[in-house]
Amino acid sequence: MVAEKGTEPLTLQELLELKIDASNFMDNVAVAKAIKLQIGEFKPEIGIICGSGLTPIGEQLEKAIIVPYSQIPGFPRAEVPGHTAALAFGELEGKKIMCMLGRFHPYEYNMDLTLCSMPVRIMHLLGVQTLIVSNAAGAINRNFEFGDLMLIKDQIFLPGLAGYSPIVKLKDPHFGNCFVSMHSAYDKSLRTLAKKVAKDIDLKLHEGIYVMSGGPQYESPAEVMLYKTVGADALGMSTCHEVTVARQCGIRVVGFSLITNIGNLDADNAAEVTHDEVLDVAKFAANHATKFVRQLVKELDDYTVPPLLDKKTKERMPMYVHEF
Ligand SMILES: O=P(O)(O)O[C@H]1O[C@H](CO)[C@@H](O)[C@H]1O
Ligand code: HPA
Repeated sequence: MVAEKGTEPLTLQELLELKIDASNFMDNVAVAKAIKLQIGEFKPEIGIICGSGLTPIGEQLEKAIIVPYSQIPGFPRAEVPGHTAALAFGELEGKKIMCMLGRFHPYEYNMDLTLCSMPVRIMHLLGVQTLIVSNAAGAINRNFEFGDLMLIKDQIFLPGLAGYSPIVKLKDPHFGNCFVSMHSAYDKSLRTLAKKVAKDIDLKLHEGIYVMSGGPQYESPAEVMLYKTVGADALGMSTCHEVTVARQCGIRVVGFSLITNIGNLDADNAAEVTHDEVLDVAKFAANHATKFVRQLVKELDDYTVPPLLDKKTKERMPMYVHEF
């Protein structure tokens, strides 16, 4: 638990020395505070999470302030190739953006989903109202081809179904209701807008269901068949925990998958997927993903997240929380 020394706010150096517990609300506030010390008055309204190989989406921000994860207390380093360990704050089409240039996959951090979804809570504390989430994924749907984009309509959160939820340890009401509704998790009006934007820029955009497995091993053909049978269209090892937390905070979400490989359904076929292949396809397709996100950001309407806490509860909170 973070303590302020008397009435003096902690310095960035002091904040960096804290041992952060991602399931503690005040520790999340301390993390947000450390970021604020580095971005000044910048107040992001839209959050973007870049999937594997998709950091070019964040690299187009103007007047960017880069905050490396090494300068954020409690943030791990995001070491999977194709991810950069930094947050980028800047403008895109006149909107204020906070972009994760590298995400935390549960398989990297001992399936600690609370830790892996902390950046979304920090987005919330810093004022993000809308989240655009992206990932690289394997196709299950046979109509999908390498480099296609799939708008996410709904998700199957396999670790979540198995008891690995990012909100299981969180008892503090400041995080929001733990019984989060996952109906319309991927906002219908934003999906309608995304489809319109794709049409306007002449981009092929499928719509379908994303399934998250724990990884890091890729799926066997029988497992791909299992996912197909339950109605999934694309598969990966991320996103669902982030979206669950975004919904808990009241952030509205739009998400898409970049199809980097075709899931193998045939055990007699030796076609294998590698992370290098995933990155190669992401590299050649990042251009149209970037264009799509830019246009989507341009056309996003204003949105206000409903307050998690009523005014009275907020008044009882420590002074330095009020700015969040
Ligand atoms: O979901 P993103 O971060 O795009 O990464 C995807 O790419 C990796 C596998 O190649 C996995 O981590 C999978 O989830
Ligand atoms: N499976 C899991 N995750 C992935 C894949 C896949 O085929 N492709 C990109 N990320």
